[in-house]
Amino acid sequence: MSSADHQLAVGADGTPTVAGTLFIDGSWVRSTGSRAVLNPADGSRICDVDEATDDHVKAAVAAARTAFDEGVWSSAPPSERSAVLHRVADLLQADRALIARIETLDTGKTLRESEIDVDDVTAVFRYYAALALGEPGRLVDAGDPAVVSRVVHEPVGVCALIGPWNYPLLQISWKIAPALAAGCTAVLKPSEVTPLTTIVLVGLLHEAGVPAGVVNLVLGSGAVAGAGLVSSEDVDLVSFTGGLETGRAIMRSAADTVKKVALELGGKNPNIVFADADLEAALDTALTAVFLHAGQVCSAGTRLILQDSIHDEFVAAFVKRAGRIRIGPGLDPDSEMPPLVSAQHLAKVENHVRVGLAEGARLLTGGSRLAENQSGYYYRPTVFVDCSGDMRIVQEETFGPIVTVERFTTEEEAVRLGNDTRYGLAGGVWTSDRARAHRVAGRLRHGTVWINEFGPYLPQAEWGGFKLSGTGRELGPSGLAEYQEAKHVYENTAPAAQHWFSGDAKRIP
Ligand SMILES: NC(=O)c1ccc[n+]([C@@H]2O[C@H](COP(=O)([O-])OP(=O)(O)OC[C@H]3O[C@@H](n4cnc5c(N)ncnc54)[C@H](O)[C@@H]3O)[C@@H](O)[C@H]2O)c1
Ligand SMILES: C[N+](C)(C)CC=O
Repeated sequence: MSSADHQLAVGADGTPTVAGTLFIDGSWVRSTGSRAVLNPADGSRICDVDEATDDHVKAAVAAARTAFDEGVWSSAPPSERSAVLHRVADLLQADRALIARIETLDTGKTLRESEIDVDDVTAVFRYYAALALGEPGRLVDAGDPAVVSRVVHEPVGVCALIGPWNYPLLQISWKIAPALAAGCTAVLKPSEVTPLTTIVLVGLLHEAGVPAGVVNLVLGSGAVAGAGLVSSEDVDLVSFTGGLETGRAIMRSAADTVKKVALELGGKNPNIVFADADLEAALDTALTAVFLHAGQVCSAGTRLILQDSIHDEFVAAFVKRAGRIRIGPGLDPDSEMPPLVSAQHLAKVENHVRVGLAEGARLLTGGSRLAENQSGYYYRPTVFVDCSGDMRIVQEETFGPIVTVERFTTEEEAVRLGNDTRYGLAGGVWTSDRARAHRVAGRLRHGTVWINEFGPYLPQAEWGGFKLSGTGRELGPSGLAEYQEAKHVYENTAPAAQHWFSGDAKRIP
């Protein structure tokens, strides 16, 4: 790696070695407690990382609070903050191969996906490096020539940034890059299941010149490390990516201290295919939409919604190709679909498939582990047909390689099915009729709608959910605004007594 400060290095045999892994007030800190990090490809132990106690959480928040209150980062010139973010992007690219390898060891995802994540994150740091240069504020016409009225944006303060296990580096970067651009300080809390690339990232931030106390890292369970951040009076904002139930608990807890809360939660995303679409492209993309990263993607196209006239032919081809997907370890270049992240998650997916069968959905392929005596957590691409909106398998997020197929006749019906979910994260519509594509896109209640595509996201375009998929937005200008407070500065350049309370008052207009 490019810095001796990094706490994580990969030895000649490819195994990461770890020193102290909590980062508080500019120093790596050890804990007496630790947690084993497992490789989803074979269940083996990769390494142990430190587990934060309540005291570590308090110390990390205190460091972030002091750094913010002393202005060590927020009062640095915007050009300096921008340069640091560009340096982070440079360091990410310098260590691209190693970081991608660590992400794959930790999450199981294919190396190609991990490399794409590092590139995305690099672009996000560069995007916010540009936005960090800031704007002078907005002048407001107060209707009085003596008044100078200006709205400026200031950093929110201390941010708790809590991430999930499926895109650990990417999701935490979508938070810390704009938080730093805005001038905030932060405590990072990655998932206890996949903490490794966040440790690396914190090392890079330090190396790039982020001052002590500005970025802190705690590791451990949601119950201790996560909940301690959310309830802290010294934290001004929580940005969370993860499951719906955790998001609800965070919102409830944050209410006590009236923090700002941003939630990026789950999805149950429709992928609607009309008969006039480019069916080869639609089919190929529908496979990626749901089976990429074994379906462990918030925006996975898990609900395939097909027009009647193409249903049977499309399903037959889809099933054939799903059955041919090569399942294997993420580090194997031949693997197209990786394992699930953990034994616990595999059990959850298996249970959901049992629910689908009990509800009467018809299983056409998959529905089982790759092998009964497997050491990793592999599950076959699984296709259910004869599905309807009253089934749990259609409504609840499985977060695995499971697709349900529904059918429609009219455009009206397609829109109704596309919106028949408590979630509202993402959806796709396939048709060669552009007018129809935009009509349907306009009516879908989802934060992202893809037309003749499924999956892309861009640093400069907002990402987030309607309905139970969350509150707030990441990426784009709104992703920066999450970490800012608007302040109105009203200056009277010709002050004069108003005598509001005097008998001979000159009244305020
Ligand atoms: N909308 C998006 O952009 C997006 C992106 C990725 C993942 N997700 C969602 O994330 C979920 C999968 O991630 P997961 O299983 O890691 O989610 P999770 O809710 O189990 O955990 C997420 C994080 O929250 C922490 N946590 C748990 N309980 C907590 C508490 N009481 N207080 C504070 N923190 C707590 C965990 O330790 C972890 O760091 C899926 O639902 C997926 O759709 C959404
Ligand atoms: C936001 N995204 C699509 C990168 C990851 C969702 O799990």
